[in-house]
Amino acid sequence: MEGKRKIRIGILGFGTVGQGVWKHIKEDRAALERRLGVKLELVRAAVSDLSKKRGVKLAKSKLTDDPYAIVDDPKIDIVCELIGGTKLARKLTLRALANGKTVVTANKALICEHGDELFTAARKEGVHYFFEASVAGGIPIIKTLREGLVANRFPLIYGILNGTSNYILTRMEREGLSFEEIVGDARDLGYVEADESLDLDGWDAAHKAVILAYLAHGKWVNLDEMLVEGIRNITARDVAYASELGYKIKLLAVIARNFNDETLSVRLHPALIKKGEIMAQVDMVFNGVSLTGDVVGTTLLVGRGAGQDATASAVISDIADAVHAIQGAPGPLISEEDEDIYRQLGEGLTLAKPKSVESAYYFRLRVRDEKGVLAKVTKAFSDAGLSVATMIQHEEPSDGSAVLLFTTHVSNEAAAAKAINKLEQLDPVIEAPFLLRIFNAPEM
Ligand SMILES: NC(=O)C1=CN([C@@H]2O[C@H](COP(=O)(O)OP(=O)(O)OC[C@H]3O[C@@H](n4cnc5c(N)ncnc54)[C@H](O)[C@@H]3O)[C@@H](O)[C@H]2O)C=CC1
Ligand SMILES: N[C@@H](CC=O)C(=O)O
Ligand code: NA
Repeated sequence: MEGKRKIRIGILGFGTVGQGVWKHIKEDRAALERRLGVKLELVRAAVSDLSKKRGVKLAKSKLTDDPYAIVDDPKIDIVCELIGGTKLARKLTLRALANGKTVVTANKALICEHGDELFTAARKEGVHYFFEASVAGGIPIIKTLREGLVANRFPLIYGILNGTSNYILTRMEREGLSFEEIVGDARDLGYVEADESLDLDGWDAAHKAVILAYLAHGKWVNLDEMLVEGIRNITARDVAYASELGYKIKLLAVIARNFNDETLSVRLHPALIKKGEIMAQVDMVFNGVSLTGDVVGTTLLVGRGAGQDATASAVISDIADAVHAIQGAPGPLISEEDEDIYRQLGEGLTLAKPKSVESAYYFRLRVRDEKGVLAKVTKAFSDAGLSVATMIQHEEPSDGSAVLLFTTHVSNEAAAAKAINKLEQLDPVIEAPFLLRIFNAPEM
């Protein structure tokens, strides 16, 4: 290693991911240095509380509670932003880029909200901004999309992009528990965001869908133009009912482009998916992304979507790319700085209105088990323009009510909303009607 260049790394935020990156670079340093042809120095990590006990032991001199001591340190080459959030993280990232540093991040919320500004800043400063860990944790999805599948245009990308939700849904299915009973375990395993609503209400996976949509289609989609629903309202009984109908419930991101009318639909919601589909077998903290390209056909990637080690793997892969870039190698084949390429991908593309999005549906209703109720309910469906495919009734002898489960043929969001509106006005319906979409995966 004599005479090899030294690359100095600073870490902002020393929580689950920050400590994982530190630990694995320390443990695997010799192999990494051999592969990259440089020496790696972990300079320091910025923390918010110097006195806090941590799983990873390091000298006091390696910690600072001033993150600017890292982004302004002229000796540091690579800054890993692992603080999370969008305010301070944005400021520190802009400052690090302005100081000529290469920045690596796992922060999907930041890229979703400020990606355009941050990519422009990296372009202006002539440096790179890497973000592999921001989508699907340890799965190399960003590299796959930008490099491995560069020959393709993508009519459909869909998948499971939130480890926490998938872990919860899997345990609900296997153990019949509610999400409240499981979320604490997900937190202990390091999967859950500091703000858990990002995971439970779908926003985290929506951030990731927005990033994939940009990389595949060159268009930044605003969250308020998207259908975003999390797993909070799903009960263990819905999971069991879905199973009875031959489905599993998964929180799915769907990015669909129609190349005929040039519309793009980006949405995030729980969906019933046939048990036999490979995506339905993606359980626990695993994520899965299915990419249908016009040249390659369908490619499916599965791997750990959250947790310390899987996420550290993605961050270290970006650090490796950053080392190459610092040494003068060109960046990714299509990098975040290639503004023209992304602009061209998105030219003439408009967003599909959420109401026009098509799907089949699952409805759960609780009704008073009385004469004529079925006729009223089926009339409400047909008045809304929905055609019923299957119906199952579960009696509740304790209170004389019944749970009715319906699946419908393919319709659209406008009709489904109309049906909910009509159903909740029916006198025998005694609980807010509940709907889930059914996702029919295309043949591979
Ligand atoms: N945990 C996971 O499985 C994954 C996390 N991510 C992302 O990685 C980032 C970090 O996540 P985690 O490590 O899980 O979060 P975390 O909450 O465990 O760690 C963040 C750390 O940053 C520290 N911090 C906050 N403000 C600070 C400041 N002003 N100065 C210094 N330190 C400060 C916090 O004290 C905390 O220790 C987030 O953007 C998250 O979305 C991405 C993929 C997976
Ligand atoms: N909270 C996120 C962490 C990884 O992005 C998740 O559960 O997927
Ligand atoms: Na990834």
